[in-house]
Amino acid sequence: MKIAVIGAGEMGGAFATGLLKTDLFKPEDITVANPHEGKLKPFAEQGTSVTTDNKVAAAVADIVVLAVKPKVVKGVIDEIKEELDYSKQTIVNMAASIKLDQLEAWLISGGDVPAICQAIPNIGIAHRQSMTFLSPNDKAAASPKPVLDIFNALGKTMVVDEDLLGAGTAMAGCGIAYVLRFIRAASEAGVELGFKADDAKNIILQTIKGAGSLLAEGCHPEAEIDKVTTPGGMTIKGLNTLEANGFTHAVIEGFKGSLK
Ligand SMILES: NC(=O)C1=CN([C@@H]2O[C@H](COP(=O)(O)OP(=O)(O)OC[C@H]3O[C@@H](n4cnc5c(N)ncnc54)[C@H](OP(=O)(O)O)[C@@H]3O)[C@@H](O)[C@H]2O)C=CC1
Ligand SMILES: O=C(O)[C@@H]1CCC=N1
Repeated sequence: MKIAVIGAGEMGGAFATGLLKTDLFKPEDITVANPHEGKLKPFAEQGTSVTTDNKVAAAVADIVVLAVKPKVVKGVIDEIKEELDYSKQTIVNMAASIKLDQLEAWLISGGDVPAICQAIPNIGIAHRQSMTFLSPNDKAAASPKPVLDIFNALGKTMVVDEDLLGAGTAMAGCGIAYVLRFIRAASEAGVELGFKADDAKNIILQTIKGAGSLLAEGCHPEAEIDKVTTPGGMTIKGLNTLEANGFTHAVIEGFKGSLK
């Protein structure tokens, strides 16, 4: 099995980096394509095939992953379409906000469309810790295993109706940035409270790991919060100060804001 990643930017690069950490593909069976060679160098150094020619990348792969900006997707499809073999190739689109109908309309050839799967990961994919949402078209849904195997090896995967893909993008694709902003803000608080910046970040990171491990065991967040809030103690004062400053409202509006 061979895979091509078209676009070696933040997401395509993170995806290729994650792939190289799995045993699903030999490095030489991964082709990374990008117009500027500088972004290809680190992948070439790890033994992947690299090219500045999208057609070369698309022609050799069983799975062709589009990791370019949404406005570039049509141009890339126009460029590679002639090279594709719809009887055996699957197209994976990572560009947010582009519908399956639109992709099928751009890709249709002689009345035939390929297997297409929408895939919205987050940048945790570089460390095989993505939360990825998948929405296949009918043809891809008929044989989903190859795409599922890839994303399951790169974190957790949820197959959703396309209607929910935008919400999934907000929750995890964008959400990882919101979590990182929380960590940054909490670290700044730690500095004000007297810790060095790096120590403050590591304290919060370990605290988040602890919270995550409680939830992974099936605990409910609010039940765990109740265990921390000593009556008349420090935690409830901090929580109430957060809420007086609009914490829950800001979080909810922030996640919803991605879709505005
Ligand atoms: N960043 C993220 O966390 C996520 C991004 N996505 C989606 O992934 C897609 C890419 O985003 P992101 O990686 O952040 O963007 P970047 O701008 O970082 O990456 C886009 C890459 O595409 C390359 N490129 C531009 N034109 C072409 C072309 N004609 N053929 C091949 N490659 C080309 C660019 O090359 P160069 O810069 O060298 O010109 C660049 O390396 C977007 O559509 C986004 O919606 C989805 C989920 C999460
Ligand atoms: O900001 C964006 O539009 C992309 C999609 C999800 C994460 N980054």
